[in-house]
Amino acid sequence: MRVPPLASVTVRSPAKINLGLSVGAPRSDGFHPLATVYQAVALYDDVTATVRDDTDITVEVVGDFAVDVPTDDSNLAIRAAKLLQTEYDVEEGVDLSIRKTIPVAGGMAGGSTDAAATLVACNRLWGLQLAQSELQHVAAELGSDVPFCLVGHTALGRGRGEQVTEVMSRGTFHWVFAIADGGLSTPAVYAELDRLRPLRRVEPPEVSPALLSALLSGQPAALAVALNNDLQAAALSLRPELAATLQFGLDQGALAALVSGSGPTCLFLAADSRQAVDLAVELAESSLCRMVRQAEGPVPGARILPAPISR
Ligand SMILES: C[C@](O)(CO)[C@H](O)COP(=O)(O)OP(=O)(O)OC[C@H]1O[C@@H](n2ccc(N)nc2=O)[C@H](O)[C@@H]1O
Ligand SMILES: Nc1ncnc2c1ncn2[C@@H]1O[C@H](COP(=O)(O)OP(=O)(O)OP(=O)(O)O)[C@@H](O)[C@H]1O
Repeated sequence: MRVPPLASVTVRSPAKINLGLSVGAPRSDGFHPLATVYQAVALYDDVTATVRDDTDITVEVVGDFAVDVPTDDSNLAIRAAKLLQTEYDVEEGVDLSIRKTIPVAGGMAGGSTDAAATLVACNRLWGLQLAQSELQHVAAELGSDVPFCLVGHTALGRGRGEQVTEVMSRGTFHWVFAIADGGLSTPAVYAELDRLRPLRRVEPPEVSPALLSALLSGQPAALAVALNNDLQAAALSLRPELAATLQFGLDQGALAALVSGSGPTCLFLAADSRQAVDLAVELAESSLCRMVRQAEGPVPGARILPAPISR
């Protein structure tokens, strides 16, 4: 069945955090094997895709972190649209507009989620009707975090992170994010981890059973003691001042404090939404970070927003 053509589609796509990130020794292709538990949180970028009457692909970026995002062919949203266009012989182009709320190079998969949003938007705009499994395949070519951003919720990531399977999680968790000035390069953080630990002693990556059972229980206190990020030491080595941010959150009563993915964003688990508000206020009043955000998780992955009702 054909879908009716649309002039424009907007897709909302979430940031991710890693509740557990176990990193093995580098593979021969340079990537590290992972056992990670992702969670999608309610901090979103919106990508609007609008039809063009030629085959060009363009991007504009607006919002909180727009100045930090490239608008040339290195933009992950452009790369996603181009890959889909090439792989499926699409003879149409697209204008992309990204409303950016997720910190750039912050360890929250902002670029990856824009790529995931673009795949969903172009799939609809160009009437490709690709199944989720086909989109997952294209997503994996774009980056290790992109397949998770398509599915969202809570999921296990294996391989280099691109092989995702859903994980059962009960209830809603309340997170606070301390967004640092400047970003950290993901390859630099992996390289720092390799520098810090003797490779012959590195165990294969493993998912923590305590983390999986904490998620099933829905208890924030159980989750707090099961959180883990093997990249944290490397991020702290590159940005030692993050240790003070983590400690400040704990001193204010956060159940747990952790570097988000490759950093430098720090995340804090609160007992409930009220404590999250209090913690966010304290962090915002400290001079320890550029910006503070609060968000719940888990939430779904990249989703088409309903079109606004025209009058
Ligand atoms: C840190 C995480 O965000 C945790 O989910 C991801 O592992 C990073 O995922 P990503 O940003 O999508 O990374 P990619 O774009 O696939 O790879 C960027 C670079 O990060 C390093 N990289 C990434 C993933 C991985 N499993 N091992 C790596 O060593 C490699 O140097 C790679 O060239
Ligand atoms: N659409 C995009 N949004 C943000 N950054 C982008 C985008 N496209 C390309 N980039 C480039 O990618 C780099 C990494 O940005 P991103 O925000 O994805 O990092 P990250 O959140 O640390 O990634 P991850 O958590 O997946 O490792 C940026 O420094 C920027 O130059």
